[in-house]
Amino acid sequence: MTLRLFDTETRALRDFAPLAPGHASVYLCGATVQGDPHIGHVRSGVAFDVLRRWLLAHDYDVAFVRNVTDIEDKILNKAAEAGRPWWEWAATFERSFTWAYQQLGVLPPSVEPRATGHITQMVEMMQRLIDNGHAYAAGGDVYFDVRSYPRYGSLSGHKLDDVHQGESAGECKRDPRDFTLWKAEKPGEPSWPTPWGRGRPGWHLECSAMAEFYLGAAFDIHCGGLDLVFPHHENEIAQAKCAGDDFAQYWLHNGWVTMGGEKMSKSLGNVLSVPNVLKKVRPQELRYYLGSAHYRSMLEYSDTALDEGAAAYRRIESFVMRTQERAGEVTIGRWTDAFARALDDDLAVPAALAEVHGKVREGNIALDGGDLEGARAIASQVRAMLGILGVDPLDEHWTQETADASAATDALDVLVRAELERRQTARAEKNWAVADEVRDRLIRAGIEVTDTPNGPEWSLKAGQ
Ligand SMILES: Nc1ncnc2c1ncn2[C@@H]1O[C@H](COP(=O)(O)OP(=O)(O)OP(=O)(O)O)[C@@H](O)[C@H]1O
Ligand SMILES: [Zn+2]
Repeated sequence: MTLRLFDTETRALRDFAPLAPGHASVYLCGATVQGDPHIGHVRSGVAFDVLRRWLLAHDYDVAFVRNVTDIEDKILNKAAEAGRPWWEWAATFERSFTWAYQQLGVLPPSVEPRATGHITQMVEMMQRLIDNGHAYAAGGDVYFDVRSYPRYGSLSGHKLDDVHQGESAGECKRDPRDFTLWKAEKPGEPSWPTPWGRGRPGWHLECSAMAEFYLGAAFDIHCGGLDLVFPHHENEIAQAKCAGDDFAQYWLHNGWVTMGGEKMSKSLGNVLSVPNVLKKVRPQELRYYLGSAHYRSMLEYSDTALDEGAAAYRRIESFVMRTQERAGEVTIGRWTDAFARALDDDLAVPAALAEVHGKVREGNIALDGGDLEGARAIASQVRAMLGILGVDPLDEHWTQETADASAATDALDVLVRAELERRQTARAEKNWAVADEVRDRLIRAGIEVTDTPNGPEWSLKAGQ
C-alpha cells in the first residue's frame, strides 16, 4: 500500500515518494508565541502528529521540524502594552504551547528552532537573493522582488495582479506586491546586524531559512494551517526557490476549527483556550475530538460535538480496559488493512475511526459472549490503531500519572503496615501510650485506619 497525500500545489492526491528511501523530512509552521493557545492553534500539531506517526509506522526515519516564531509585530506590541520585555512574553507563551502539545500527547518535534536563533541563516539567504537579483535593500528594509520569480502564485493560484501581501505599504518598495524579508530597526525594538543595517526578520524568511538549515535544500513535506497558503507559504517558496533550493516536494494544509461558522480567532473573540476545554474533558478526549475530522475539513466546534467526541472515545477506552481486566494484558497488535487503507488515503481519519468503532462493537460482542481470547485479539488491534491516532488508552503518556500514583500507594502501604504491626504489638502488650501515638501520627498524616475482622485496613482521608 502506498501513502497518498493531497498536495496543495498540484491540487491532487499524489503517491508519497520520499527524496531519500527510508527517510521522511517534514517541516510544520509552528506558533507565533503571542498568547495562550486556543484549540484552533493546536489542531495542526495534532493533525500532523498523526502524519508523523503513520510515517513512522511505514518504517520511515522521520525528521520533524516545528518552529517557534518568537519575534513578530504582535509579540512586540502585546509585550509593550503589558509593559513586559518582548523575550519574556515570547518565552512565556512558548511554554503555554509546549504545555498544550504535551497535554495532547503530540510527540515532541525532532527539533523546535526559534526564529531568533537563526538570524545568521536568514542573513545568508538574503545575501543570496540580493546577489541573484531577487531581492533589494531599500531604506534599511530588504524586499523580495515578486516579479523576478515568474512562478509566483503557483501554490495559492493567486494572479500577480491580485496580490496583496497584507503588510504595510513599505515606502521604499519598488512594487506594492513585493514583500518584506527584513525590517529596518525601529527605536526600542530588538535588532540584529546585517550588511544592510540593523533590523529584524520578516516572518516568511524565518521558515525558509530554518527549513533549509535543518532539512536541506530539498525536503519532503511542508505542513501548516490553511490560512498560511497565502501569503506565508507562497513567499516561502519564492524565497527558497530563488535562493537555489528545490524546497518542499509536498504541501499539506489543515482546515480550521470554526465556531459560529467562522475561524476560531482571537481577533473575532470566538476562542476556547486549551486549559479551559481541559476543565470539561480529559486531554485524550480533546485530542480525539480535534483529530476525528479529516485534517482538511473545517471542524465546527460545539459543546455537544465535544461531548459526543469524548463519549465516543470513552466507548473505545472502556472496551480496551474491560478486556484488560477480564482477559489479561492487552499488548499492542497490528492495525487492520481497512485502517491502513484509510490512513494511506490522505490520512482519512474518519474512515479509520469507523473501522476502530466496528472492531470495538465486534470486541464487545466477543467479551459479552465469554470469548476472552477473541476480545483480547481485537483489543490488541484497537490499541495499535489508536496508537497511530495518538490516543491509545494504555499508552504510558495517558497512564503514567496513574502508574506513578499507584507506585506511591504501594510504597506507602509497606510503611503503614509496619506502623500498624507496631500498634498491634503495643496493644497486645497493653502499652496504650505507644498504640495511641501510632494512631495519632497516622491520623495527622491523613491516613484513616479501620479495624475489620481481617485485621486493620487503611485509606487516605478524602482530599489527601
Ligand atoms: N481556528 C483555527 N483553526 C485551525 N488553525 C488555526 C486557527 N487559528 C489559528 N490557527 C493556526 O495557528 C497558527 C498560528 O496562528 P497565529 O498565531 O498567526 O494566530 P492567528 O491565525 O492570528 O489566530 P488568532 O487571531 O486567534 O491569534 C497558524 O498556523 C494558523 O493556521
Ligand atoms: Zn512558516
